[in-house]
Amino acid sequence: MTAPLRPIPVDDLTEAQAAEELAALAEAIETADIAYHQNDAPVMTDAEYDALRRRNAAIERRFPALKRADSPSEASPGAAPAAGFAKSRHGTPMLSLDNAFSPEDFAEFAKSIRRFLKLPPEETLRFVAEPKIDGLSVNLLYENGVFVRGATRGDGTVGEDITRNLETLDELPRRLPAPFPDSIEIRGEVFMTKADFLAFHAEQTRLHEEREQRRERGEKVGEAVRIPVNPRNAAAGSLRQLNPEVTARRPLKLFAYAQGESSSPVAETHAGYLKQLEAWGFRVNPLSRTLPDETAAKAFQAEMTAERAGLAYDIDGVVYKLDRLDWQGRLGFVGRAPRWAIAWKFPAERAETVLLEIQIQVGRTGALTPRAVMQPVNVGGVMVQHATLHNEDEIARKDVRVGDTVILQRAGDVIPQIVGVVAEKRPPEVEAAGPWRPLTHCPACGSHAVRPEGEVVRRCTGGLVCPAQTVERLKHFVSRNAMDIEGLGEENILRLHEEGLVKSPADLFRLAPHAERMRGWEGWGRSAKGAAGTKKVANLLAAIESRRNAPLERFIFALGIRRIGEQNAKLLARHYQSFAAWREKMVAATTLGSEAREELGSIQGIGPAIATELAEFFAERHNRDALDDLAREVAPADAEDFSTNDSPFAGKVIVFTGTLEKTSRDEAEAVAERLGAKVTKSVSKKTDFVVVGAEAGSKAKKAAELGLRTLTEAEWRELAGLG
Ligand SMILES: NC(=O)c1ccc[n+]([C@@H]2O[C@H](COP(=O)([O-])OP(=O)(O)OC[C@H]3O[C@@H](n4cnc5c(N)ncnc54)[C@H](O)[C@@H]3O)[C@@H](O)[C@H]2O)c1
Ligand SMILES: [Zn+2]
Repeated sequence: MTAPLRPIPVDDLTEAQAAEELAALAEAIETADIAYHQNDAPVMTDAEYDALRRRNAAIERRFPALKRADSPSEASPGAAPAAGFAKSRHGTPMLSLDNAFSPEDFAEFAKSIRRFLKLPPEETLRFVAEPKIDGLSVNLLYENGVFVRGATRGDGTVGEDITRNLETLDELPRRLPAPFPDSIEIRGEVFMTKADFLAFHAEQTRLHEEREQRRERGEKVGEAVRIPVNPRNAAAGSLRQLNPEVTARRPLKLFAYAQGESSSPVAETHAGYLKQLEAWGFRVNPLSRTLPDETAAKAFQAEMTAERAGLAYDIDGVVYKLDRLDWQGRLGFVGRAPRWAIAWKFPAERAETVLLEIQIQVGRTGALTPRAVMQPVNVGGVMVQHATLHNEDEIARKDVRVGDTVILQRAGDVIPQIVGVVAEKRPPEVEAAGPWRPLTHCPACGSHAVRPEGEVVRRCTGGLVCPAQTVERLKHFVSRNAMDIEGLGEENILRLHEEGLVKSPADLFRLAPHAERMRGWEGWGRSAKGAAGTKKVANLLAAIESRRNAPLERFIFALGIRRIGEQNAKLLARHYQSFAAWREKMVAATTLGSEAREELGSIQGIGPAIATELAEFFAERHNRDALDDLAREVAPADAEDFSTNDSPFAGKVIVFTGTLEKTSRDEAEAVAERLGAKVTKSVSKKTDFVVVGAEAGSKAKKAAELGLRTLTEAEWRELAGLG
């Protein structure tokens, strides 16, 4: 089975590749966490997410020295509370769970418990096994037996206060019958059943379609309608509502299964604690079972795997918890998870559906990638409609054709993916039509699409004339981490491109003479009724003007050369210092074996493969022309030389948190990097400085806990020489 990006096996990674990938993984995981936990809008499937985490862990195991200050394996689970909710601090942290995927993983888990507790072999380990419901965990605080506050997990330390929303749940006891501790936190999972989810999904889809139709007719439409992708997502979106009346209309259920802080102990074993929960009126999953010893886990896992499909709700595995609470206490936590519990996840799920279309997408660098569009189908609780087909070889190998019934899989490595075709279900006309044929021309510009010898990817040769590439290139050029031109979103770029004013990045800097015309466009200077209005055009031109001297590293990154991400752009800028020097050396480096080529390939972190990529870019006449054209308009600021830097931040790891008053966070981070610091997103033991702005949240707290050096904005400005 092929992975989407054909990743290099961890054992074959060079150190530079590993560092680059760890950086990319940290960013991808953080983005996914925020999308999933904070916005209830996941950007990937769980299995894809789990695969990223596993890969990150594997790379860190092989290169422990490369572990980043903001490593996802150290970061707190979840994401900070979303704006709009009051914050609620948990009495004890709400953590994640480590995963097992095989009997070997489970055996290793049990062994590690024995090692840690130094237990003799004859001592048995009793576990409580509970189905792992795919919902949203909540923390419920009872004082003197009365429900007083409820919160989401948030970042594990501070969650969102959703008391009012939780009060709408029928299954939440408002009062506990005595006896009870004066104060106790009870934890459980809020979820939606599969049937309720499907009905809710259908209803939201209908509302969405109605809204789209109204919009097409030019009628007023209200807020966007969220279509949930799975029951967990639906439960989270329903519970995390600013308006509890919306929550009240949603069919949410609750199973209780864990304890947080308690003013006095409730039980001696986890099984005893679950009994107490039932006595208090909570629903405890009836499938939960106490296993006499660790060897019983395998059979229970098999039993649940078999029962899974028939259950009323989605489960994604089984949680095994050590029964003895005194042992749990001794084992404690490591990183983001307890040592005394593990989530043994189920393997991938499969489903059949019909392939409706093979779409070809044109990427920013001209790569044509096939994508399958299928009749929507539920695969393991997720509605799936698209799958990557990776490349044309794979389509050929599996002989996938439009009209075929295909087998979809969500698995640990790549998800969702098409595993194969159900041959018996192929209609005769599909059989007669023959195998799928790759496009010979780019669907966006009609240029020839070619596949170079030895490569798997077909590319559009249209370069700068291909609209798919042009618009994508422009979007990338102006984006926040590139030239950072404000006010140039996708819509505006499309307009400028359609009107023929901007075909290349250089054209952006030649817009001033067209200001009058732009002001004539609806929404730009003129309202729908024809009245002159906003200062949009003036602001946009000013924003563009202000970036003519953007730093060289941003400029290099903005060009969108393959494999030249921010990090590599920075390395190049630091090495060559000025735009003129860089350009001259790059042109010289197009000659294989030249001194310039050797120099390029020997820059720490660049290496021969990336050198080749750069050389190919500069070998293309039209790329050089476009670059020179651009150079007539901009004068990138020289990079600074860090080797002689005596700033207190040189070589230090720095984190910014909270709102800065005098500059934007981006600007401050750029300054820190110019002073030779490494800027990371999360606080850890490796952090040297934490700059704490207004309304700083958990990071400031963590910094204090770790005893790190914190700076106010004023102190930071002073030390950075900003006055
Ligand atoms: N698709 C994405 O982009 C994305 C992003 C982030 C996280 N995720 C998914 O979220 C999960 C990781 O999140 P996580 O850190 O919460 O870990 P986890 O879901 O693997 O384990 C912890 C959670 O399990 C739940 N749980 C259910 N039944 C339980 C029981 N009986 N006892 C204890 N806990 C129980 C609780 O909500 C708890 O918070 C993974 O499944 C991951 O794939 C997906
Ligand atoms: Zn094209």
